[in-house]
Amino acid sequence: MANSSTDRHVAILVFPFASHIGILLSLVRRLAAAAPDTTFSFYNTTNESLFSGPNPENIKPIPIWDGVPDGYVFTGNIEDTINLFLETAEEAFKGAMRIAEAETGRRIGCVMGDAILSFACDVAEEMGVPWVPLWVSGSCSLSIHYYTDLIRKTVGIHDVGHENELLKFIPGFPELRLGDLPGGVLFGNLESPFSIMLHKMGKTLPKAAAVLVNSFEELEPELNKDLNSKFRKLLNVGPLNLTSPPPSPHVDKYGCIPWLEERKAASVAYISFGTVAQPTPDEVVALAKALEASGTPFLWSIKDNLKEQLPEGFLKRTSEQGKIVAWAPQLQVLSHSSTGVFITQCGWGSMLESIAAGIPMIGRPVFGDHHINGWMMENVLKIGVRVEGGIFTESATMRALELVLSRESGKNFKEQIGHVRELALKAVEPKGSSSENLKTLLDIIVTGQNF
Ligand SMILES: COc1cc(-c2[o+]c3cc(O)cc([O-])c3cc2O[C@@H]2O[C@H](CO)[C@H](O)[C@H](O)[C@H]2O)ccc1O
Ligand SMILES: O=c1ccn([C@@H]2O[C@H](COP(=O)(O)OP(=O)(O)O)[C@@H](O)[C@H]2O)c(=O)[nH]1
Repeated sequence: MANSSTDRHVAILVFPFASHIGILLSLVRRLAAAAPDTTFSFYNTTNESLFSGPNPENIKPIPIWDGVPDGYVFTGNIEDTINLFLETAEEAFKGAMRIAEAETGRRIGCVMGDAILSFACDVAEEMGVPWVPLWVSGSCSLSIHYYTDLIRKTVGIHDVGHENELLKFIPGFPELRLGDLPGGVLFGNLESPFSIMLHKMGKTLPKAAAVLVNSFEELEPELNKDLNSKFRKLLNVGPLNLTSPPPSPHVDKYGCIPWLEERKAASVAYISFGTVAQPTPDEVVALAKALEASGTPFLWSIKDNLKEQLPEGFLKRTSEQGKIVAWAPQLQVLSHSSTGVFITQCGWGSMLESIAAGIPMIGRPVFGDHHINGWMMENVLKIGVRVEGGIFTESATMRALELVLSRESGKNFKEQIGHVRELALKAVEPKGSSSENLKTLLDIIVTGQNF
């Protein structure tokens, strides 16, 4: 028997890595504000920084074990840490959910969370409640995970040598290189807990009451039309950086905005690779040389360990041309009038932020969904280019900077991303597609209707 709408309790299962946490919390903040009588228990391995700022009182942080045994020596490979987490996650979440029900006195009436945690479907079924997963990336990568078995059966599983073959039988993908598929589908370690979890997710999604996507319907219409016919309900509720912006803008610890104020309009290359991905040391050198040789003003968010890889004397020679920081207020930087291009690893969150700001991209995909995101950016949306050859070299990077910042092509990219930006802004207006989908979502999780 579901709880009444006045004492509803929704469990939020977090995949506690990279920007997945913040994206899910931004959606939950939006839902909690719209449903103040509903409790949202938020299960995460650590909540300190996330809950330091203002949060609705009906979001209850619940700690769970990260799966790392005492004395474990970290390998430095985040996927190893992810696999440790995934191996114990189901039991950890189940135990924490029982505690949350006891502490709140409310039975859980809906299980939401990161779609990667596909075991949540079984947990929800055991509890007799709906499962509502959120895919933090776009419908492009989601579709590939849904069709993984068909792709493997049709193409065969390969290690290397087939990257340039074209996939032509998935709806919404006219011509996709096998090499642009997300890791763990045909290439990479298919037997890792992470890859197995993504594969299971693709097969389990049709059992969800609704599948949420951090995108907007108008961005990937063909893909959404196909997935809508495969899932009970597909709800694009993003871009979450627009429908559910962070409660307070990032602090500009390193003075990025005052530095941008001194630059010419649309002249600066902003560079960031997200919170996990890193270019190789050779690519850091090549990118630095291209920036210096081209004279492009740059704002570069780079982890300290990589800063040491910069060419000898680069920082001194470019002290008037560029600024290097360990962290940038990315939303504010992309929205600044001096920013002209975003050099990115093609993380979905960053791409959506670039679209919302109307800034063309130069992509250098690194892992996971980056390749298919970059393919979308360059070939479907036409709002930027990927660096030729897939890795930064001085010459390829200079050509990409020329293409986007100075030629007629640069004006075309700017105009095109302006159109896509308008679609995003329209989707999050009160009667926009994402706003309407958020209302449907509230019906499902709060009143237990509409599914
Ligand atoms: C969101 O769509 C994805 C993501 C990934 C994916 O996600 C991911 C998230 C993290 O917070 C840390 C990661 O390391 C990570 C990795 C990842 O893809 C895997 O990357 C591995 C290399 O680190 C390897 O390439 C593996 O085969 C990938 O699955 C994956 C697929 C998506 O659609
Ligand atoms: O200097 C930085 C670098 C990254 N980000 C934020 O970190 C997130 C990175 O997400 P992305 O999708 O690029 O990749 P991930 O970190 O999940 O791999 C985005 O929201 C960025 O706005 C930021 O605010 N400042």
